[in-house]
Amino acid sequence: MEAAGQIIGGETATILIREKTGSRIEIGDLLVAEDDGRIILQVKELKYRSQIPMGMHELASGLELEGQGGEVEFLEPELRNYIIAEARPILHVKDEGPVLPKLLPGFFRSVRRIHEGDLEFLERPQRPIYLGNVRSGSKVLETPVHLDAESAITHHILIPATTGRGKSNLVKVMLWSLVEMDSVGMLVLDPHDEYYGRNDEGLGSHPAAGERIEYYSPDAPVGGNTLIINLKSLRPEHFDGIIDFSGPQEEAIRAARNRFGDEWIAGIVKSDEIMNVHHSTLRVLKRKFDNILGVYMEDGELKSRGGVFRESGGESTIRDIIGHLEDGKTVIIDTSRLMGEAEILVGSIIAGAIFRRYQRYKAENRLRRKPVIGIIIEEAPRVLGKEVIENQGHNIYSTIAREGRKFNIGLVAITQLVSLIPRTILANMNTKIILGNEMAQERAEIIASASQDLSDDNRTIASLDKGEAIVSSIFTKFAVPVKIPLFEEFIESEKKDDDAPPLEFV
Ligand SMILES: Nc1ncnc2c1ncn2[C@@H]1O[C@H](COP(=O)(O)OP(=O)(O)OP(=O)(O)O)[C@@H](O)[C@H]1O
Repeated sequence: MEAAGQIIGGETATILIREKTGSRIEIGDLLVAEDDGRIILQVKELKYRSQIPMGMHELASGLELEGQGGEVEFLEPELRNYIIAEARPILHVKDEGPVLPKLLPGFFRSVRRIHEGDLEFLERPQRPIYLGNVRSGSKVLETPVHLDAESAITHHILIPATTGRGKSNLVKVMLWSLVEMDSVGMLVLDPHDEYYGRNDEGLGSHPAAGERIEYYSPDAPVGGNTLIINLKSLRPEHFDGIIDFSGPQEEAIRAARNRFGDEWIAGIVKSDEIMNVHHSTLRVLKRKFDNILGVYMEDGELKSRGGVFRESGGESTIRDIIGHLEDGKTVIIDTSRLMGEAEILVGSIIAGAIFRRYQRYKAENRLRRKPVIGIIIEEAPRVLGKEVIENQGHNIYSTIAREGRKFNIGLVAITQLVSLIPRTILANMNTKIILGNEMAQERAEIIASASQDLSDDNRTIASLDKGEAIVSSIFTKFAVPVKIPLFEEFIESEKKDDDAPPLEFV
């Protein structure tokens, strides 16, 4: 095996690399030094030099003077162009398995590029979520990267990424593995109606979609479920931490609840007055329900803008969705036509119901037989943001982030702005799939809350290209660089080879 370079010193590992056409080293490249097992190094910095530095010149000159110049290898002409790379040991692979590295490779050890077999310890877990293949710089290995679905989901997953770096693509690739797993139920709130793929390739193309995916949309295609939620399914506590009601408004809601029971929202929207409720409070509540739920009065009738929240129909929607999740299915809800708050509310009703149910199962010792539940939430600071939690108190999502693990419920939270989420919640998100991010402050937050030391990966994260990611997780021994496949190409290759990846990248 041809050596790529040689350790020449440094606090990290300074490597001298001969620059030859076709053998370029780049930041992020994975290298291996054989030393008491294999030490896997990752290139963090490159310093290109076109000449041998003075020290070596002097040494070489000195040796020449002594008459030994002919034996000094680094005087060869092709060695004039070389690169010094700073690399960091990221893993030490011993016979017993991989451990965190506690030593640097010895001086003058040769270093080679990583090859497939070097990472064979990255086992395929029992319930694998496929993320992509290991990446060395921008080169892609055939070694696949998986997370164990149940552990990763119940310990929460965070996907920090700025727009256009491939987060929707990643979520689709992840869900593809999850669709078939009946030990995992996934709730996907889809504000852009992009996951099912009603118009292009999406999860609807999965061979098991018919039995394992339930797609809800206000205008569902044939075979889909129409998203109608009966107003009677909504309880005041569903609004907790999501909509800010004033003291008098809360009292008015209590009064309406006493008077109309389950039909409290319809009662408020339809009534001209309610005992003990001030006119102006009633008016503001009506306006809020119109803004959030799209329900209003016209010609003496309660109308529904968008048709999702209605007075009649949709009585069993929430119950059905919970049932699907408990069957380990993937439920995709097209919330593209709901106001932001209404989308969160729909998720909150479902998440709250499943959370209470799973609490009961745990108390009855039946939880182990139930599938794990994952909830995918986009723009997570809407519900997990510091400001939201401080001003409006905890909501069901922040409760799940803190306590969900006990009840086998986890979040897959997607955000452009990690800095808006409290550190305590970030610390609970034990897997982070970090995509490219050009905002320095956001990178600092991501690095501060990662499961591995990424302190010198700042520039690497800034320069991650579309579909390139770093997986930092308590379930991986090191922060694994991965290339997520393009979904369309991925499902093509899945169709060709039903068994599993590896994929071919171009
Ligand atoms: N893994 C990948 N490999 C190659 N190209 C990719 C990959 N993922 C995404 N892309 C490209 O980047 C584009 C944007 O991807 P995607 O929509 O997933 O990004 P996003 O982060 O969700 O963006 P937005 O925030 O706008 O929704 C895609 O149209 C695709 O062409």
